[in-house]
Parts: sequence; C-alpha cells; structure tokens
Amino acid sequence: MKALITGINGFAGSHLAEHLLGGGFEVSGTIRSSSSLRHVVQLRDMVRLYECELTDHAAVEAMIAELRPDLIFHLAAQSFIPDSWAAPMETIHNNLSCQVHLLEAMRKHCPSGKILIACSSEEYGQVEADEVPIKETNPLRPLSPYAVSKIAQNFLGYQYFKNYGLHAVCVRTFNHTGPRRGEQFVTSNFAKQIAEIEKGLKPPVLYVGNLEARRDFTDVRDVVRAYGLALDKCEPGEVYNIASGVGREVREVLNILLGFSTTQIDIQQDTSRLRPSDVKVVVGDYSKFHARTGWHPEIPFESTLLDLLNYWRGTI
Ligand SMILES: C[C@H]1O[C@H](OP(=O)(O)OP(=O)(O)OC[C@H]2O[C@@H](n3cnc4c(=O)[nH]c(N)nc43)[C@H](O)[C@@H]2O)[C@@H](O)[C@@H](O)C1=O
Repeated sequence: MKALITGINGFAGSHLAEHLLGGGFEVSGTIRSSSSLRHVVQLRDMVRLYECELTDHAAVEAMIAELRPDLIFHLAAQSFIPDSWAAPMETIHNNLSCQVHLLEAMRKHCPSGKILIACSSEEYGQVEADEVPIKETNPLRPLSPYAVSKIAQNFLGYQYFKNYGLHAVCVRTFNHTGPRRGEQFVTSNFAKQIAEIEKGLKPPVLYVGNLEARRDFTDVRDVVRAYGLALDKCEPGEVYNIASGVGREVREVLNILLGFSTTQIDIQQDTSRLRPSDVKVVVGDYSKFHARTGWHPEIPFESTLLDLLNYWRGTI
C-alpha cells in the first residue's frame, strides 16, 4: 500500500512516516526545496522524497500521476496562527492552493485513493463556556485567517466527496506536541528556553505570553496513530475531533516543564507574544472518533513534555 505524506519533514509528518513504516507501508513524502531534512534524515533510505512545491499545480499533478498513492495524508500547511495575522493572504493562499491542487490531481489520477485532511480545533474559534467539551456539531466561529483557511480545507474535502465521490476524511486535531515540535509553539518554546538556560546559553529568564489560555494537548505519536486509523476506518465526507478531552492552562504546562529542571528560572511576560485574540478554553470531545476506531490517547502528558525537553537538551 502506497502512502504519501505532504510535509514529511515537518513535526507530525516525520512521526507519521515512522508510524507508517512500522505498519509496512511504502512511504513517500513531499519536501520543499528549502527544507533542511533534519527530521527525516534517519529515514532517508526508507522513504521516497519528492521535492514538490504544493502551491504549483503542475508539480502536484506530475507527482500524483507518477506515484498514484493509495493514501494521502495532507499535513503540509502554514500552521502558526500569529503568522496568519501578520500575512493573512499568504496563509489563505498557501493552505487552500495546496489543498485544491491535491484534490484535483487525485480526481484525475487516483480517484479511488483516500485522503486525510489535517484540519484544526481552531475552526471552532470562539467557544462558549457551555459548549465544552466541543463536539463536531459546534458552530464554527473562526478568530484567525488560519482558522478560516482550515474551515475552507475542511469544506473542500466535503465538496470533493459530494461532487466526485473522493474518499476525503477531515480530522480536527487539537493542540499536539512532542519531540521535534517547532520552536515557535508554546510547549516547544518553553522547553527550548529551559534547555538553553540550563546550558548557560541565555540568562535565567523564561519569556511567556498568555498563561491563562486553556488548551487540550495530545502527544504527536498518539495523533499520528489516529491519522492511520482515520483513513482505515472513518467515513468519507465526515469530520472527526482528535483530542485528549483534558484542558490544561498554559501556566500548568509551564509548571510541569519547570518541575523537570533544577535550575532557578524567573518568568517574565513578553507582550509581543500576546495575540489580537486568544480563545480562552479549547477542550475537545473525541467520542465520535473513538466510536469509529476505538482510539484513545495513550501517552501521559508529563511523559510527552519530558520527551520534548530531552529533545531540546540533546539538540541545542
Ligand atoms: C490546534 C492548533 O494548535 C496550534 O496553535 P496554537 O494553539 O496557537 O498553539 P501555540 O502552541 O502557539 O499556542 C497555544 C497557547 O499558548 C499561548 N501561549 C502563551 N505563551 C506563549 C508563547 O510564549 N508562545 C506561544 N506560541 N504561545 C504561547 C498562546 O497564546 C495559545 O493560547 C497549532 O498547531 C495550530 O496549527 C493549530 O491548529
């Protein structure tokens, strides 16, 4: 069975590659010409890499026509929310053009393939206190250009299923983390700062943004397992939450990470890390996905954070 991962050198993409290789899949993945390959370097001999700019429709069509994958895991995206306020059109254009190019190429060259579209809990946006934990049926009230782009990706999957019968499954993944998480995201950013302070590479001050936001974190290794199950067992045209069901304040995340270190560290708010709007509470209900697949997150959050901190301790 041939699987294609867009953004294989990314955080989730590299973990998914390892998971699928373990399951006996023939794995290919897209990278950009500027990619460093650092997350897939150890897999170089086991995966086939396509240098393919997904915003280029001819390049995508040529790749899909050649490979004709059975499964596509579409993970590549501009995924850092603050960047979407700084450059909204870039996020919208990037996330939508990649999606349309893949769906069009599939329709022509591998119409019986399956595609997983990595969408986001950000689609729910403004969530009221009585709507938590959030179900897939919750209204979508997006609060960032990124959220709007993910809603559009989500509905493109639905539209291609309805129009052409393409097997498109959308997952709304809540926050996830673990080793290799990009350093701009909160868990990784705090962990990297701690590792730098421990090594004396920066003064003992850890900068933070809004510590009051409550988020639902899952280990990336549980998330990629869910992605495999989604294409194996879920209904096309449908959307599924992937979450842990547990909400934690960012302050709690910080305290867990600090608890792994014996170094004395001061905390300081950096106002440039605050956002034009930050959803207060995001906690997901994953019962629809569980009913279909039997999936539960398995890795304790503390282990995830320790693995992440140790990743930075070994990287910098
Ligand atoms: C589901 C969703 O998940 C991710 O988006 P995100 O939630 O924006 O992730 P994050 O790690 O940047 O922020 C989480 C929370 O943490 C707060 N926060 C406090 N202090 C800092 C801080 O210093 N840095 C950052 N980055 N955040 C901070 C920040 O204000 C926010 O409330 C992406 O995968 C996205 O693609 C996606 O789909």
